[in-house]
Amino acid sequence: MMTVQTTIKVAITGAGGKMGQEAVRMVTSTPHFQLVAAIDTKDEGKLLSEIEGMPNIDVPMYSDLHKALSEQNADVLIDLTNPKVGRKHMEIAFEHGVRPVVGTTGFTEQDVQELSKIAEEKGLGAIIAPNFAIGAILMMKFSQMAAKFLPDVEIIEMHHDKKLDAPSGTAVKTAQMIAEVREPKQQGNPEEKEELQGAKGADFQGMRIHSVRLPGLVAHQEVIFGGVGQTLTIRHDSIDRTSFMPGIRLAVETVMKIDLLVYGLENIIE
Ligand SMILES: NC(=O)C1=CN([C@@H]2O[C@H](COP(=O)(O)OP(=O)(O)OC[C@H]3O[C@@H](n4cnc5c(N)ncnc54)[C@H](OP(=O)(O)O)[C@@H]3O)[C@@H](O)[C@H]2O)C=CC1
Ligand SMILES: O=C(O)C1=N[C@H](C(=O)O)C[C@H](O)C1
Repeated sequence: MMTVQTTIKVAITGAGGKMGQEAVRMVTSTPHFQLVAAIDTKDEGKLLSEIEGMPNIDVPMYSDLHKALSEQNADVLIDLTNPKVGRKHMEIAFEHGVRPVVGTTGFTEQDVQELSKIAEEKGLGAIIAPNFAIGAILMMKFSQMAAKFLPDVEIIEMHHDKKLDAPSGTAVKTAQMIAEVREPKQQGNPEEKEELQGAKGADFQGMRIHSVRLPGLVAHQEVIFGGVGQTLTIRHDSIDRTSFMPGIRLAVETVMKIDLLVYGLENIIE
């Protein structure tokens, strides 16, 4: 028997940004998704068909998320904006009974806890994933495996120079996943003095995180483990933002079937 897939109506915040434009292309080229609203700081009142580089469809652009969700009947909100507004957008989505799928980074553990509570109270699915690329998820999972045996580890994340948050959401998530299995320990020589402030990077439970920002980069991370007489390096490179789209598509499909907040794509791919 043939199964008929129900259409999922999607709104996107940050639709005019680097990730948002890619997400608009992904949503509009997925047969069982329908883009109903695009929200950004620019192009209020225009149709996507009137904006250069956007698909030739008559979907309205909004700058006010409340207005967009009141006027258009969305099932899911994909948020790809910035750390200052991402949380507010989730709260607005919940108010309208819309399920958020959030790639925006910079959420604190407290944000995730508080938003989980709202999702639970409302009985609405929600997904926050600091990285939607399957290769990055594998990098994090492999790093978690390695940390059981090699607890001395440093993370070097490298991104384009327009990024607004450091360290990256992926680096923080990697450190959190490693911390779940690693014996807490302070690494390096306790006598070492930082002669130039910041030289040793950020400290996450004794693990160091270094953020590199350069033009030409997209999104890259190395997790380096050190043991007696050996090192192990696990590296992932997103060389194009299309790498994140299959993960976002899966999250949009999954969020319709759950009634709680899931933090991390690794929790829905298996
Ligand atoms: N989870 C993942 O796999 C990935 C996550 N990211 C994250 O996604 C986010 C977006 O990244 P990227 O596309 O590179 O960033 P961009 O700066 O290119 O895009 C962000 C867009 O959001 C818009 N925006 C800002 N405030 C609002 C608002 N209040 N309402 C609607 N739109 C708004 C911006 O407009 P304006 O320019 O006017 O501010 C901009 O167009 C970042 O947090 C990044 O870390 C990125 C890649 C992958
Ligand atoms: O800003 C980006 O570009 C990216 N942000 C995410 C992060 O902070 O980890 C995901 C990916 O690394 C790209």
